[in-house]
Amino acid sequence: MGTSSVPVIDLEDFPSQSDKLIEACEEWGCFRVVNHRIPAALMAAMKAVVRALLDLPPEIKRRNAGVSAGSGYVSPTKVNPLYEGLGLYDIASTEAVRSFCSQLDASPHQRETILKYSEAVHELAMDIGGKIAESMGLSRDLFNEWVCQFRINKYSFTPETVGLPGVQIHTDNGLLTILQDDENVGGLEVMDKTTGVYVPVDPMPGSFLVNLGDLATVWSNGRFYNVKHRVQCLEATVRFSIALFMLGPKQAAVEAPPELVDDEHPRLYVPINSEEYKRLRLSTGMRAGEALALFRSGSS
Ligand SMILES: O=C(O)CCC(=O)C(=O)O
Ligand SMILES: [Fe+2]
Repeated sequence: MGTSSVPVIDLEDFPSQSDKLIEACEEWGCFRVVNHRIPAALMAAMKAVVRALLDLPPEIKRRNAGVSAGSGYVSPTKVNPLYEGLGLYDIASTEAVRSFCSQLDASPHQRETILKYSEAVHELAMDIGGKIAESMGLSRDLFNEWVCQFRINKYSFTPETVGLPGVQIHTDNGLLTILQDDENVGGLEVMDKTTGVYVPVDPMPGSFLVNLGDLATVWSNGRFYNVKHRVQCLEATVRFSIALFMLGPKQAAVEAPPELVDDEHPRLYVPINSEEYKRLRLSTGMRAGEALALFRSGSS
């Protein structure tokens, strides 16, 4: 197996890379992006802020209350004892970002970094969503109003935990996830669609990883692959990652646009409300795409 061959998409080379992008969505359910215009200095500054926030005492981290399922502080649990995360529901809301900063007593410098980064990564999400839509022959602003949740993750790996899972096998529930994975510490693995084998996604400093979630399969009428992935502890080092989850439209349900449905490609899924879908996954424990089967068209 060795090094993974997750496709790399150059965001400055469009529309030339449109076919490569769609093929990555269909065959891998994930890809790396380069030339994304987020400065390396901002990525590094954000990483330092993430480390500082997740190193805060538990009683402060607990002030990061969630407004929707799983959007606030997640402490280590029996199932995932090595993992914890902080987050906020709507990264496009400056007010939500400011309140996140206040909950955690962020310094003026940390606030500035978080505000800049959240703006930049939201813009990147819109750019990537737009490029996917355009590459399918659709309008590039289809996803403009979609809610993006933000989460920062810490994995407290020790010598005793090498070989154990940091996060169990799952798919992401939304349309797509943009991940600044740890540039030094590996451990993320994605399932190869054809072999079912988990392949390491080696760090690639300066890039972001994009994963497609369950609602990408729904939106694309079954064309896109909701990639299963996990994080393994490979070494006794703390690992950090920063994620934006593009969840779904604020009000409307997620469904395949009419252009992706015809006689040869009948509609595979009924419209799905993304918040309900997320809650269903959490309450049933169906975290690896199994819940999609409940929404097949024609089944009841
Ligand atoms: O930390 C990572 O690299 C991946 C995290 C992840 O898969 C998730 O938060 O859904
Ligand atoms: Fe994930």
